[in-house]
Amino acid sequence: MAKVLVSDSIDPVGVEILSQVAQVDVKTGLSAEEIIQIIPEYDALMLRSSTRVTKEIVEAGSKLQIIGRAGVGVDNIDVPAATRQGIIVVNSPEGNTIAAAEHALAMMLSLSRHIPDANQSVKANKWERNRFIGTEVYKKNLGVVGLGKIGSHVAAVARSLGMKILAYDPFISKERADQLGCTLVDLELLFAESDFITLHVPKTPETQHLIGRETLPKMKPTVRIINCSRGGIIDELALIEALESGRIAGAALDVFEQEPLGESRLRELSNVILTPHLGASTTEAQVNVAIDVAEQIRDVLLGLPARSAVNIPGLTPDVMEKLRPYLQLAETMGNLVSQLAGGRCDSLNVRLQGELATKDSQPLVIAAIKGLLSQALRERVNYVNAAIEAKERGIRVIETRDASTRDYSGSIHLEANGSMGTHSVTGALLSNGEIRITDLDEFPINVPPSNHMLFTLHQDMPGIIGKIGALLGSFNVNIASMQVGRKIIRGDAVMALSLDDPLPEGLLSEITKVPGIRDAYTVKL
Ligand SMILES: NC(=O)C1=CN([C@@H]2O[C@H](COP(=O)(O)OP(=O)(O)OC[C@H]3O[C@@H](n4cnc5c(N)ncnc54)[C@H](O)[C@@H]3O)[C@@H](O)[C@H]2O)C=CC1
Ligand SMILES: O=C(O)C(=O)COP(=O)(O)O
Repeated sequence: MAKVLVSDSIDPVGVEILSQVAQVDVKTGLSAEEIIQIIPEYDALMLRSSTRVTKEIVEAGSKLQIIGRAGVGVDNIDVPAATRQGIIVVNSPEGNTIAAAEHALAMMLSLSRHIPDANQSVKANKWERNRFIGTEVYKKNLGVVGLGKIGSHVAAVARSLGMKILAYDPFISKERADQLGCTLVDLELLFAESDFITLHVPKTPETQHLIGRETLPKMKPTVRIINCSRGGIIDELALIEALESGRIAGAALDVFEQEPLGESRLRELSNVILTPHLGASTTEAQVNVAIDVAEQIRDVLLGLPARSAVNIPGLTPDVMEKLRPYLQLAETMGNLVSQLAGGRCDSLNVRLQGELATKDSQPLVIAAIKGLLSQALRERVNYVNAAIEAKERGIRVIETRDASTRDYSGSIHLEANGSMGTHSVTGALLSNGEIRITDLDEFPINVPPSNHMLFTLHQDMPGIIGKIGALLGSFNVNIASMQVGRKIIRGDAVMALSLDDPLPEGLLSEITKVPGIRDAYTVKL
């Protein structure tokens, strides 16, 4: 039975789902060393933001198939290391959107009306009505940095509070911002004009210290900053100095450069509100993310695709359903063309033809690469690491799409250049789903792939087919099917044979000695 390690606290419903297919061990609060020690036993790892999945953990996880983040941000996981190891990383892109957005809004209103301090004051038996004069958010400018799922929900609610929304997001179109009732601006203008600034970007090298020593002086002295995205997007030391000097009016922080927050001057500042990374901590969000991620782990352990993988291209169940037979075709052809080209390929051209010439069919390119590398890497290559392995081996992959249809509604053409020159194959599916190789080195043929195959390039002339048949017969090799393709009579031709038995040692060189045979290749699929 598969084993899953759950290393952060998740809603019990997640454990229930995982238990359908695996032994589940919930062990929270482990150190990196402790995880490294036990991770070799596990097929899957499920976590939230407290566990840091380092390269060392990933590399120790020799059986790991999937790492599931019960939340959005995967910045605590070394995703490139997981990709290289062929481990799928999944998250729950929408499960906690509302929770995080509502937390940011709660932080904004708490800041503007001093709710936490006023609460403490009353509980300390005081009645300080003049100390807690607030500001209204109505008609104020809210700068939203990152207009994705959380940012847009914050914007929608803030608009209904009567706020004007300035948004900065270089990956969002003006049309989308208009739809959301936001004015798309550059960061300079957002900093200069906002009364409140709320951050909703992922942690990336570009967003690191987006707010810091250089940007804080560009803001209004009355600005209040809310960070419910990630620690490190704000330079904490620069923020503390700006708050201490009164350069800005306040800040509300849910996330920190170091978590849990250690010793920090932030705790002493009266114009700061702090929460311990609670953005996703609602009952509803925790149920959502636990179900979403546990289901994906369960599916992957059952050999099914994951719907929200962050390191494989769009293999959602509906795309998978449509492409499934073609994935097998692309992989078989990749394997075939790599053997024809003699391994050590430096380029692979993938042409998706007819109904496959769409954006959705990107996984077919990955499948072709996986097939191409399967001789060299065997089961080590999978849909997750195929592209990166090809890149690291210096294989140039060129994709083209041609929507015109030929004899089949959809077909795949591969051309590889390797140590035995450039070779190409085209393949398609019959209406019953059977694979056919329809073209070999531009010669039309029609053969099903089989475990053992023999291909020849020869001169089209009487008797040659008989000679090859007799030679195979004399070595007790049974022919399952055979096809000859030629362009002109008595010109060059190809022969493709599916064999029931492997070609015995020495037979290939006998075949190449037959007069008229220019070249012969065996292929094992
Ligand atoms: N405090 C908490 O508990 C939670 C924190 N989060 C954090 O919130 C972040 C945002 O979450 P979602 O809205 O769901 O993600 P999302 O992917 O829907 O939105 C992120 C937006 O940021 C934009 N973006 C990326 N790089 C940018 C840059 N350099 N400058 C400006 N915009 C940029 C993207 O175009 C995208 O629109 C997550 O990455 C996560 O780190 C998410 C959930 C809970
Ligand atoms: O989903 C996210 O990105 C979060 O930051 C939530 O973190 P958590 O799962 O509550 O530790």
